[in-house]
Amino acid sequence: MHALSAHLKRSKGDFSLDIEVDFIQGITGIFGPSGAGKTTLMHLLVGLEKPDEGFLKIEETTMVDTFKNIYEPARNRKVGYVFQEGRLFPHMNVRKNLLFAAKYIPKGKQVIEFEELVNLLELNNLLEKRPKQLSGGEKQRVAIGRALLSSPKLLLMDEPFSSLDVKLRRQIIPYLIKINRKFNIPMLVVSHDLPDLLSLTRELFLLKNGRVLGQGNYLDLIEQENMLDVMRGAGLMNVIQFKVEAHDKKNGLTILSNKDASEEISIEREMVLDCCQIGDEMNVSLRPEDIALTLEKIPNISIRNQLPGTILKVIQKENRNYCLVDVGFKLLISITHASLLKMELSEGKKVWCLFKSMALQTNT
Ligand SMILES: Nc1ncnc2c1ncn2[C@@H]1O[C@H](COP(=O)(O)OP(=O)(O)OP(=O)(O)O)[C@@H](O)[C@H]1O
Repeated sequence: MHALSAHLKRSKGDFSLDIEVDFIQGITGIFGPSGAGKTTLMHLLVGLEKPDEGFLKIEETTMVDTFKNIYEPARNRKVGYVFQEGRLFPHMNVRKNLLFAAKYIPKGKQVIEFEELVNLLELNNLLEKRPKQLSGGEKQRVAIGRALLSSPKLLLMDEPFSSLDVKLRRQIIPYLIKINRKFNIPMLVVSHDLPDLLSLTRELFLLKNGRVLGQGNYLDLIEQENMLDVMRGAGLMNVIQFKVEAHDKKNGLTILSNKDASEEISIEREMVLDCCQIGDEMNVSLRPEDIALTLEKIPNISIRNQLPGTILKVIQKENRNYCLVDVGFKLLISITHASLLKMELSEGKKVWCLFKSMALQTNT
């Protein structure tokens, strides 16, 4: 069953949006430059703006069809929406804000328990406070909690991490993944921050000028130059899922594995000390600039991680060049034009990808 299927058109001044969206489940990121139409799309889906033309179905129920004169208002759509700026009711305390949407859900139909949510989002000490007494990040956590407590069929989030600090992002991102898996609530998440978005999902819609430029897995999208251009300004990043295999206490390392990679990867233990036990899955970021390419494995070097791979694609962009290398999973590597020429790098060539343990950042 499709969580969402829509084809919507809307013009505002010089801007026109014409977007087809279709997705079944999971978490999908919406990424695009400022003015691409991300917020407009969210507003059309949730019912805050009306399309000039088009249709919208949520779980096969038609919510909008301009040809049949159907227009269900926001309250009938069962779409949870987390606004960019939170938008809590100022006259209610946090507890009442959280429970506001939940009170319309019949007893026993509540998907997420109040107590569980409050604990996970660390809202215990905030329950009696009014929104004006909260920081931006606290407001956003309450807004996420409130949207989830309305037991939505679909959850939309517009820049949900923009005012959260790194610690809270690391806490909330795995929680959203857990909610998505446990309760099967499909999520559409708008974010300017590509590494954050990629920690949550690798499935993206790329928007530009009110149109869908591409849809699919991040690593497939960056192979296409026009899409790489859109994403480049936001900080390209490798986000890789690993399993914690062992803690090598003697050497202060944690050993990670990726089921598709040929080699195990070691990571400095200090960085993962609190969050990971053996068997845990974790997302790790690695900047394309922090990976070096060589033509042979190098013994006696302090760089601990050396993965053999094959160049899938060489992408040349003005003064920046990238190689996409298959090491079992795909790695994007930034390289100078001089090295590209000197090493005669081209598609199909065998290389080694080198990166220090310290270059790996744990996201979740
Ligand atoms: N009321 C309006 N009248 C005319 N144009 C508008 C109106 N509201 C928005 N726009 C234009 O519509 C376009 C899309 O805006 P939208 O807010 O959807 O973009 P966005 O991708 O969410 O941008 P950002 O990342 O900056 O939030 C922009 O070019 C904006 O200037």
